[in-house]
Amino acid sequence: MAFFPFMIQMDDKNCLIAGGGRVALRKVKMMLSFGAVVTVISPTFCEEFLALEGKESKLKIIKRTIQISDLIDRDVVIMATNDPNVNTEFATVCKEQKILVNVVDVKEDCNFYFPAVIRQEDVVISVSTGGNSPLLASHIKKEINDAIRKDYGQIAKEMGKERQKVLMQKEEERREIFEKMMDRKLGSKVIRIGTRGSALARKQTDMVIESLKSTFPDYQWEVVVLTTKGDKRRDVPITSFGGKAVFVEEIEQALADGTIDMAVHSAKDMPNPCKEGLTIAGTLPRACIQDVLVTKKGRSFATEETFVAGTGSLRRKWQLEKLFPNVVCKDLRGNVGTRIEKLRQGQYDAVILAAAGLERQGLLQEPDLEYRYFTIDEMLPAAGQAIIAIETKEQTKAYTMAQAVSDKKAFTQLMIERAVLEKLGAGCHEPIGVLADMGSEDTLDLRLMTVINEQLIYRQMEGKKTEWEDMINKICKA
Ligand SMILES: C[C@@]1(CC(=O)O)c2cc3[nH]c(cc4nc(cc5[nH]c(cc(n2)[C@H]1CCC(=O)O)[C@@](C)(CC(=O)O)[C@@H]5CCC(=O)O)C(CC(=O)O)=C4CCC(=O)O)c(CCC(=O)O)c3CC(=O)O
Ligand SMILES: NC(=O)C1=CN([C@@H]2O[C@H](COP(=O)(O)OP(=O)(O)OC[C@H]3O[C@@H](n4cnc5c(N)ncnc54)[C@H](O)[C@@H]3O)[C@@H](O)[C@H]2O)C=CC1
Repeated sequence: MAFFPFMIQMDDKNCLIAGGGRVALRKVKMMLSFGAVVTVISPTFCEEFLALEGKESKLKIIKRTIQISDLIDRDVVIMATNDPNVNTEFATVCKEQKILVNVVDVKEDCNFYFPAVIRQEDVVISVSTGGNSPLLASHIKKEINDAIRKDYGQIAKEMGKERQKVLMQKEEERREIFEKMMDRKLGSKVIRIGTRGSALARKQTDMVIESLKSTFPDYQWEVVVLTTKGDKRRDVPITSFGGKAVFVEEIEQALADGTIDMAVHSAKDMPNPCKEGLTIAGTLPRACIQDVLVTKKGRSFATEETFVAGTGSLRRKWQLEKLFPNVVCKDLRGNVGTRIEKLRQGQYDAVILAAAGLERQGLLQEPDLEYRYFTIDEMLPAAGQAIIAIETKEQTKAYTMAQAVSDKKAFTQLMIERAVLEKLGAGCHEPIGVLADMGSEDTLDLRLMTVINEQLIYRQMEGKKTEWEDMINKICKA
C-alpha cells in the first residue's frame, strides 16, 4: 500500500530512537539534518554515533535499554534495535498513543516510512516504494538525482524571496508573474566554480573565468570557496597526513555531489588519477615553468657558509642539495604570501617557489627580495607545474565548456606528464620532476628526475610527439 508523502516540520518534533547501530545512525543523521531534536537510547553505540554526539547540539545519547516511560511526550519514535520483540512491543504502544512510529525491521509495524531523499536546500524529493523494496527506492533516488539540475535549491530560495511581493498583486495576475519569474530563473545560466580560498587559488579562478567569459558571454560565474583538510591543518607537513590529495578531496567531492560544476586547481597539486567520474576537462596556457630561489636582498651564498632553505617538496630538496652542498632544507608550508613572510621574518635564508605562482600574484618585483631563477637543467619542475587545470564531471555541460577554452599545448603536456607519474606508480610523496616540452615541429623532449637508491637520477629523451607512449615506457624503465 502506498504511503502519503506529507512534508512535515521537524524542528519542533521531539524524536526518540532506540538502537545504536548503523541503521539507527542513518535515520538520526537524516532527522538532525532537518532540524529535529533527537534522543537515542541504546546499551551500545557504534563509533560514529559517539563522534556525532559532540558535534550535534540537538542530539542526546543515553546508554541503556529503552523503557515504556521513555515514550512520554514523544512525537516520533523509531525502533531500530536488533531485537524484533522489543521493536514490535514498543510499536504497539506508540500506535495506541497515536505517536508516529517507524520500525526498521518490520514494515507492517510502521505507521510511517523513511523515504530515500534528495535535498537541495529547501527543495526535497522523496521516494518510497511502499515498503516493497528500499533498495529500489535508493536506486530511483540516484537516477533522479543524476538527471536533475543542481540549482533548484538556489532557484527556490530566490523565488521565495520575491513571492511575498507577488502575493500582493491581483490574484488573476499572479500566475503569469510567477511563470515569467520561474522561466527567467530556469533560463539563467549560472556555472559554479569551486576553488580553495588562498589568494593564489582565487587569482587562478579569476583567470579561468576571464577565459570562459569571452567564449560564453551570456553565462554567469559563481565562485564557491571551499576549505580543504590541507587548509585546516597548517601545522604539520602535508606528507604526514595524506600528501597533496588533502588540498583536493573536498573539492572533488563537491564536484561529484554537483554542488559545483567546475573546479580550478594548480595542476601539479592534483592527485592522479582524478576521483571516479571526474576528469581534467581543460587547461589554461602554461606559464613560466621555472622554480625560483627567493632571498632577502644582499644575502650571498658563499659555499662555505650553510644556509637554510624552506621547501615542503622533496623534488626541490633533492635538486637543491645537489646544487648547493652547503644548503640545509627545512619544511615549509602555507600559501605563497605566508612563505615569503616567513623568509622576511628570518625563519629561512631562502625559500623556493614556483615562478608561475609568484608572477600570478605580482610578487616578482618586491624591492627587498632577490630572485634567482633555476634553469630546467638545475631544477626540473613538477608534473603540471605552471598549468591551471579545470576539473569537471565527465560529459557535462561544464566539461564541454572547459574543453572549448582549453589550451591544446598545455593540455597535452599535462596529460603526458601525468602519464609519466602514473607509469611510475608515483603517489604524492616521491621526489619526481617531469617535463614534456614540445618544439614547434612534431618533436617531444621528455625529461625525468627521480631518486633511485638514494641517488638523484636525470633522464632525457627526444622523439616524435606521436610516439609519446613509447617514450614514456622507455624513460620510466631506463
Ligand atoms: C519500510 C521501511 C521502513 C523504514 O526503515 O523507514 C524499510 C524497511 C526495511 N528496510 C530493510 C532493508 C534495507 N533498507 C535499506 C535502505 C533504506 N531503507 C529505507 C527505508 C525503508 N526501509 C522503509 C521503506 C521505504 C520504501 O517505501 O521504499 C531508506 C529508503 C531510507 C532510510 O532508511 O533512510 C534507505 C535507503 C536510503 C537511501 O539510499 O537514500 C537497505 C539498503 C542499505 O542499507 O544500503 C536495506 C538492505 C537491502 C534490502 O533488504 O532491500 C528491511 C529488511 C531488514 C532485514 O534484513 O532484517 C526492512 C524491513 C522490512 O522490509 O520489513
Ligand atoms: N529499515 C532499514 O532501512 C533497515 C533495517 N535493517 C534492520 O535494522 C535492524 C538494526 O540494524 P543495525 O543498526 O545494523 O543493527 P545493530 O545490531 O548494529 O544495532 C542494534 C542496536 O540496538 C541496540 N539494542 C538492542 N536491544 C535494545 C533495547 N532493548 N533498547 C535499546 N537498544 C537496544 C543494540 O545495543 C545496538 O546498538 C536490524 O535488525 C535489521 O534487520 C537493516 C537494514 C536496513
